[in-house]
Amino acid sequence: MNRTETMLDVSGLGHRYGGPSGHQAIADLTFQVRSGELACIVGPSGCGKSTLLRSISGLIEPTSGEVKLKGSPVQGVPEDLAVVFQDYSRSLFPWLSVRSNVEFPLRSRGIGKAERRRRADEVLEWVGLSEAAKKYPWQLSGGMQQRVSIARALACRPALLLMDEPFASVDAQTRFELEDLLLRVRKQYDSTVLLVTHDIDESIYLADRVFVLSKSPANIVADLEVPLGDQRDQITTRESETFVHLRSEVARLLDVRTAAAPAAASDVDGSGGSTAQQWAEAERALHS
Ligand SMILES: Nc1ncnc2c1ncn2[C@@H]1O[C@H](COP(=O)(O)OP(=O)(O)OP(=O)(O)O)[C@@H](O)[C@H]1O
Repeated sequence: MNRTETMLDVSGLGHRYGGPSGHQAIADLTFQVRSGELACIVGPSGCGKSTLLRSISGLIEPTSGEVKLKGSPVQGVPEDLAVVFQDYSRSLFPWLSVRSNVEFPLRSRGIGKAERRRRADEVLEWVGLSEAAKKYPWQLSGGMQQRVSIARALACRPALLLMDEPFASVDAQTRFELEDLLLRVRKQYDSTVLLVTHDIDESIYLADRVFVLSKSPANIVADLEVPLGDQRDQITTRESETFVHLRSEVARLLDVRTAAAPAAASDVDGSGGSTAQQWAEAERALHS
């Protein structure tokens, strides 16, 4: 894969719900994601993150601007794009086995039975669910169900994998496991991933690049490279100087742009004030 190639090109993207006098959810968003890159989008609640992903995936038509995938304009849902949503319980079919759930989108892509089975078994092995292939989603834990959703998306070998708060509905321990799983499988499949999250730490832990959004109507207030390398682990990476520095930087950006916190207001020397205080304010703004 050519890592300098642009996989996703978002240019001047805007979306207004409900016609010309309706609600402007996102405005004039411009950014690119390169092939093989894992980019995270972090922004305050209600700023338009899901609207952005829906526009990129062709589920809704933007009211301004353009999205290109591999150089071609997105019109309708592209075949080589897959989406993983937060709510795994609503995205898996309860009447189909785990393996059939994974095979399901491959049918509509005209892939034959033997290849469907081969791909399903391969991705289920990668997400550690070979033993659960014949079970039904409702027989699995939440974390396991989300692994099935990830496996189903990967089985399509998408040019771009979009993930909308994929780990927000599982407990903290499972979240860490799923984050590490994502890092492993994206390396295995050399996937290009755009992931939306509320969680500043998660965005830095996972990403090659973090886009920080403003409050609604969202636009990009920062595009940060994450120089943490390929070998990351939940303890030492999160303790590293680079990680801690980036976390403060993102928190500060969200604080200044969204929370109008006292620390930011008195930040006359540009030092950012108390990091702990800003961190808390930014977290509050994100989850409010
Ligand atoms: N179908 C819709 N019709 C009208 N307004 C909508 C619709 N969907 C979302 N909105 C509004 O657009 C804005 C952005 O919503 P969106 O769901 O994209 O934000 P978000 O950043 O993903 O939110 P959250 O962080 O809470 O998941 C919000 O003000 C929301 O109320």
